[in-house]
Amino acid sequence: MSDNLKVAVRLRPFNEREKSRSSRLIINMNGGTTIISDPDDKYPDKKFTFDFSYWSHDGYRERDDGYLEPADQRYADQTKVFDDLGRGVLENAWKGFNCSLFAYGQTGSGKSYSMVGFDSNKGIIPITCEELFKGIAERKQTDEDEKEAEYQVSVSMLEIYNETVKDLLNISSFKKGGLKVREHPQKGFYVEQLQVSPVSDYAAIEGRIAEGTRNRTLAAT
Ligand SMILES: Nc1ncnc2c1ncn2[C@@H]1O[C@H](COP(=O)(O)OP(=O)(O)OP(=O)(O)O)[C@@H](O)[C@H]1O
Repeated sequence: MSDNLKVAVRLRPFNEREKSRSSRLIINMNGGTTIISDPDDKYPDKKFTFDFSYWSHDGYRERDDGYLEPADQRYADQTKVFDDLGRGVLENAWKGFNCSLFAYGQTGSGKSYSMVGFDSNKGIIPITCEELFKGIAERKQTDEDEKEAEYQVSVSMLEIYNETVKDLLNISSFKKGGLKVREHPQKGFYVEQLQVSPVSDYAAIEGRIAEGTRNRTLAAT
């Protein structure tokens, strides 16, 4: 497993369309390996190994006593995904590295579910933000050198869709055909005129994510 780059796949449950068509599950997972079977059983299985293969196809089931337990022992919930992927990103950020985490997949494959989550079922981004502010508070309390340190946290939120970059925190950017991606000799790639909003706690980040998510609906229209 590389320290610099980690790649994971996550298998989501069937959606209503797949259920209504009695779709057959052709994915299996074993450790970090994802196994794809030929639905016509003509070709041998194909195996792909990643740093993590997350089985989230079956959710939780309710026991007789009302306790929710994973329907499959392999079931990977949001906390497991954060512990494996988000925590390392945050630790590296504390060490001063530039870090990036991105989700890739076709529409409806579960990118938002894993990255943002829904309500109290928090994905990697909200958990990381919470941990970030907890980390700042802890460092200010425990480390003598850090007591006087100043921390600045800011948020930007953008969408790249059909090769157009839209600033989700600035709807006026939608009209101009998107923002420009430039390269700075020292800082690397950046998005010109992207809004950078300072935030002082997790609630402020949540507010900005909610605003960006609402604007995203506008961006789609
Ligand atoms: N790991 C998971 N466990 C349970 N449900 C999931 C999981 N991943 C995705 N889903 C469900 O699948 C549906 C599609 O997921 P989601 O909206 O995250 O997809 P997406 O890739 O972000 O789609 P789009 O590109 O269209 O925005 C949602 O109803 C979501 O709740």
